[in-house]
Amino acid sequence: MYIYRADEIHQIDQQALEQGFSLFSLMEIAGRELFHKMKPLIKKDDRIIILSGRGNNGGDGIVLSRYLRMAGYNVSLVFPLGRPKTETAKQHLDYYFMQDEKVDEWNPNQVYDVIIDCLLGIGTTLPLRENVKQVVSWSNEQDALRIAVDIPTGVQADHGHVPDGEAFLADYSFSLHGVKRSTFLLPSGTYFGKTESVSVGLKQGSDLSIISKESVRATFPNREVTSHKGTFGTSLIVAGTDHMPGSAVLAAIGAIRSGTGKLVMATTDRVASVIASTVPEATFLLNGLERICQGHIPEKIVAAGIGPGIEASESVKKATEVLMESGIPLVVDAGAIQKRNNWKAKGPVILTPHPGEFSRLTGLSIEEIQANRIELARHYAMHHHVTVVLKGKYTVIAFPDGETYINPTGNSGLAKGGSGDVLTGMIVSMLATHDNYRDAVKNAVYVHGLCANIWSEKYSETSMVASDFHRLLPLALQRIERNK
Ligand SMILES: NC(=O)C1=CN([C@@H]2O[C@H](COP(=O)(O)OP(=O)(O)OC[C@H]3O[C@@H](n4cnc5c(N)ncnc54)[C@H](OP(=O)(O)O)[C@@H]3O)[C@@H](O)[C@H]2O)[C@@H](O)CC1
Ligand SMILES: Nc1ncnc2c1ncn2[C@@H]1O[C@H](COP(=O)(O)OP(=O)(O)O)[C@@H](O)[C@H]1O
Ligand SMILES: [K+]
Repeated sequence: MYIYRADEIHQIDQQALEQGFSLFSLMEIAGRELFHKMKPLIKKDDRIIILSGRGNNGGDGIVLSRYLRMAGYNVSLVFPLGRPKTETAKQHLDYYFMQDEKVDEWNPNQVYDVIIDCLLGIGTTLPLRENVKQVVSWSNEQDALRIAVDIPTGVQADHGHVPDGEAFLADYSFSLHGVKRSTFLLPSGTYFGKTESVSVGLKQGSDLSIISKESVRATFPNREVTSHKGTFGTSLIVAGTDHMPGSAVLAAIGAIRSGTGKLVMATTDRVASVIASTVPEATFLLNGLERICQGHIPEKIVAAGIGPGIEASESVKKATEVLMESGIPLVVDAGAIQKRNNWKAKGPVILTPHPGEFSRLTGLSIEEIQANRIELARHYAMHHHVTVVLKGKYTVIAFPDGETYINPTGNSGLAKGGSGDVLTGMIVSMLATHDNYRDAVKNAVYVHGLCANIWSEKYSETSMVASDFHRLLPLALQRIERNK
């Protein structure tokens, strides 16, 4: 599924117009499709209000009102900001009257069961004017089902910023042509409720999309009957210090359960003995960090990771450089994520910052990052020729050429120390088993979140811990591989 910017939608509309498709027809299709999408959510005797603005978002509301009224729903169409200004919305209002439909006066003292927000769409500039703010805050105070058309009023299409938190708090949003970026940004994303896209019959395509289960299935490697441990490569992970052995254990769990043929953990003696008790399949490069700094990389390594459970230091920086020089695809996480002028490497470098670490890398505040994380991750990836996995709800994966994906899986069960360590292990392991590093990164992030979704089918998200991945990964991977 594609994700759009406002300017892409304008271009698509313009192109349709040039090819003979009128805006009047597009708005007609939009209103009719919205009607079909909303039907399962509303009842004939619900008191429904459609709040229509003066632009084309308001125009969608006019068409929607006509379809609902024709089908016998109890609908009031109101224009709390004044009558339509755009040509297309005006034409639809004329047509509406020709069908003998009526509009109502805006009266905030009336009570409604369903409020449909067609005040502002992708033409929004922020902050909201006072008259809009009043209608939005009235809407949010009502005990009613709230449905937004295209985007909730008070958020913009491309940015996550919501000045003073004043936006329509939707239970459902129906986005025309496709979902917009702000659905996946913060705090805007918290105003959308359950979001679905509504096709208006125009061609789809964008450089930003959501990872789909089908694409993960299609790119997941087959395990041939004749395969042996060498087929699936040897992975190396530099992780763990005596006071943070758990991170290394969790990275090892993520790696060993994600398909790598062999796993070498570069760590300390003490951490090695802790890992061995949970992941007996692992082998070790003892005094790992020091040995890698000296250029000692074990033979046959096809994928590597560095960072879980180690703190930033000169030797971590040095070891990261040695690995970048080796040409082996490298995941750089946690303590190894340090600000640097360049990430020049002979192979792919995948950085996996959470917003705090990305803030350290870029000097931007976490708030700024969350409101614009898609564009910022993409910019960093393109500028530094690296892959950025910017973690959190709706993890962003940006590749060096600008191709960008949003991950739809995962839940708050992952909001626990250690789940990022597991992810690092999983990415390294999948780099070892996949031919294409991009597929490996996307698939690992998707499956990581899927594990949390599977957990929450039976158990509370509160109780999930990172070591549960040991038993969740077999279930998640079965769902991916089942149809192979
Ligand atoms: N292909 C598709 O997807 C299709 C999309 N379609 C629909 O078109 C919508 C885009 O329509 P649009 O361009 O007319 O803009 P829209 O969002 O209605 O806003 C403009 C109005 O808002 C006002 N306004 C702005 N900011 C404000 C503020 N802070 N505070 C107060 N007022 C503010 C602005 O006022 P002005 O500044 O001009 O005085 C103007 O009146 C899109 O979201 C979708 O619903 C379909 O109809 C067809 C197919
Ligand atoms: N609310 C959430 N929804 C989806 N994924 C989440 C959520 N909270 C955390 N995650 C995921 O959990 C992982 C946490 O990683 P990180 O913050 O590095 O943890 P740690 O360093 O403690 O291992 C990331 O993959 C992140 O995307
Ligand atoms: K709206």
